Amino acid sequence: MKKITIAIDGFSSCGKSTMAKDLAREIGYIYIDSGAMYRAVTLYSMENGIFTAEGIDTEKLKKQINSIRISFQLNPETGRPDTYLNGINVEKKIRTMEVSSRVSPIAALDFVREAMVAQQQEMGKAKGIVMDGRDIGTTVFPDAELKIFVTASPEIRAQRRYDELKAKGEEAGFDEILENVKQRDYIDQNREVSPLRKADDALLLDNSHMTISQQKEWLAEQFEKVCKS
Ligand SMILES: Nc1ncnc2c1ncn2[C@@H]1O[C@H](COP(=O)(O)OP(=O)(O)OP(=O)(O)O)[C@@H](O)[C@H]1O
Ligand SMILES: Nc1ccn([C@@H]2O[C@H](COP(=O)(O)O)[C@@H](O)[C@H]2O)c(=O)n1
Repeated sequence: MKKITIAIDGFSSCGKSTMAKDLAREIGYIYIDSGAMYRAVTLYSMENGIFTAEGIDTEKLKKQINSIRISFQLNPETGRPDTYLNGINVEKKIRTMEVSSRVSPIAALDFVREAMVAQQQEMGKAKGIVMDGRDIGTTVFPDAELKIFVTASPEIRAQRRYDELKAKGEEAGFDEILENVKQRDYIDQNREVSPLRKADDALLLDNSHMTISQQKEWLAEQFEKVCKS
């Protein structure tokens, strides 16, 4: 069967990667979490003195951006890809609240987006890919055959993230998470370059009251429809 490109965009913590990973595994496609790439650049910036008392040292980051290597490798224990930054597994480190609270300003920088989008387009050039993020259907793969835009209320999204962090034994308050979710949505929707928005030809999914298996089933149906058309 001919392989297609699947773009899943939407607000933070609404379940994009959960849906995307499951679908990719079932249909034998590559899965790329584009948010992990922006998180990895943020971690790099935190570890290399790019966040200063005056703010982000953009000139320093600009000089170094092309030497930041991000890759993914399947973790046999979880069955899911882990993120590597310059050869080091940073999957755990990039999911902390510290990174979450700093990632959106880094992702708003034009040269950072340019570098990440180029890498993402390279990863998807043979099709057979499911990529999730904020600008996949609008900028990275505007010709994707299947585009989904996911949303859910901020409170529900914050609760999902809170439950996830708690299960991992990480301490973060619900209010702090809710504030972070709202702040990232605001920055992502209002930045100049590739702001978060639904592509005109994307299907809208509000999964506020759906279970993980219901949304998985819904996505599989959309995939089947596109493949049959
Ligand atoms: N329909 C659902 N009902 C309940 N929990 C869900 C649902 N979908 C996803 N989750 C849970 O919500 C949390 C966030 O999901 P996920 O990481 O897939 O979101 P995301 O949109 O990719 O987030 P981000 O953009 O911030 O990376 C996870 O713990 C996931 O298990
Ligand atoms: N295509 C994308 C993906 C992500 N971002 C930014 O990265 C942040 C973290 O992404 P998560 O998917 O892990 O939440 C997100 O808040 C965006 O600021 C992006 O700009 N474009």
